[in-house]
Amino acid sequence: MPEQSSPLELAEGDPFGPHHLPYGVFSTADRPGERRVGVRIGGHVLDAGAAAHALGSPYAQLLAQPDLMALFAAGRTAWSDVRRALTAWVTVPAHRADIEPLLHPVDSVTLHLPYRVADYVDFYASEHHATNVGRIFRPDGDALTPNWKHLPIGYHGRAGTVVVSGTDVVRPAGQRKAPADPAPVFGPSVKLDIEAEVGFVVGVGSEQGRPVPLADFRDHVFGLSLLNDWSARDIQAWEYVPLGPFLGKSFATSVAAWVTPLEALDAARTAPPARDLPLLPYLDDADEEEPGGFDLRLSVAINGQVVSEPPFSTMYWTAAQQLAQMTVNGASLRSGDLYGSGTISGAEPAQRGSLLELTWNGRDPLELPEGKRTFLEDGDTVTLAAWAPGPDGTRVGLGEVTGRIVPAA
Ligand SMILES: O=C(O)/C=C/C(=O)CC(=O)CC(=O)O
Ligand SMILES: [Ca+2]
Ligand SMILES: [Mg+2]
Repeated sequence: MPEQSSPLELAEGDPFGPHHLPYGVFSTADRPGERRVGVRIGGHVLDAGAAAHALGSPYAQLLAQPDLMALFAAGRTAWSDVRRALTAWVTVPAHRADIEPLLHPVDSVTLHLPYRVADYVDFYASEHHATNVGRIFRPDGDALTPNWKHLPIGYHGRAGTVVVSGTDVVRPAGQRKAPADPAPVFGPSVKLDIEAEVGFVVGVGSEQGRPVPLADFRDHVFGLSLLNDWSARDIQAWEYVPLGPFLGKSFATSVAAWVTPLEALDAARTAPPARDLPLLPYLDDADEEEPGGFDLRLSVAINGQVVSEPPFSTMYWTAAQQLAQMTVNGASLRSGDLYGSGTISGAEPAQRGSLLELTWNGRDPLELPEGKRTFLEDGDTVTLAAWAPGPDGTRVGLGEVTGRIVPAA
């Protein structure tokens, strides 16, 4: 009889190999009400709490949980220790007999939002995106606002409407008024869009009154996942003056089910673009030990057709600068805070991270197999994917974030 191959023997180049080990929360059909912490390895999810128990690990307390909050709060040293233990559990042959029964095929489980989103903030950190949007929304002014290269611009979003990948998105309704219209009208958005982003998740909070310096980024941020900041451009364009995005973006934000720990992305760290203007000391990262950028290569697909490939390495502002900005006034962080990078657009047209830019506000429709697209139609499914260089020539494949548009309520 041929030997049964182990689910732990992965094909070379598997983006979910032992160099990655992202965290999520899952349930199984036989115990549907029971949420458990899972770690993705290849095409399987390891029940991490059960594995810790089976192996008599001191981390059972952190992992036998319904979400990632306990692990988040445990802090950076624990994050490294747990990761080291997990690496051993999925690679040391002596553990196989204990581990294999605790693996579930990823397609057989339900994945849940893996943490309680505390606050949600979204930034505006791509120079190419901000320039394009400025040209479209404010054709008579400068594309970039005077503050843009002095501070990472952001706004507070709605934490309670962050949903896990795979959740349907109901088309929002609201007011819209084009400049030439005599009066606003109410109805389902006719300019429903995506924004390809990366979301950073805070593990350890901070004390109110104490800003978090650039160098403390890794003490607070646990990891990242892909994020789609769904945006209704018609609602947004009418409502946003002078306080910024509100109902045009608060109806849903989708995040991937898998959180990639920062440590899995050490080989992807890269310098951000050269800074054009001197920065105030709290944002000046010229002398930071670690480069602030991440070499993540995204793709945006509509109904399976790739329409764009945004490069995260082109982001002007880094996640560490955004964290410093968010706290420089003394605002505190909490476990589970989520902040979006801002839409990722590269210099090339085929690298733009929104339909607003890809179609230039509907002027230049995309040609899809099912017909022309300006903005999203009911039934469309959008999927963001990404990979990054890992250690020793490997690839880290971020968990996808996907969502389907369903008709307005
Ligand atoms: O410049 C504007 O008026 C609007 C900008 C956006 O819609 C972008 C936004 O949400 C921030 C981002 O994702 O970069
Ligand atoms: Ca956004
Ligand atoms: Mg949103």
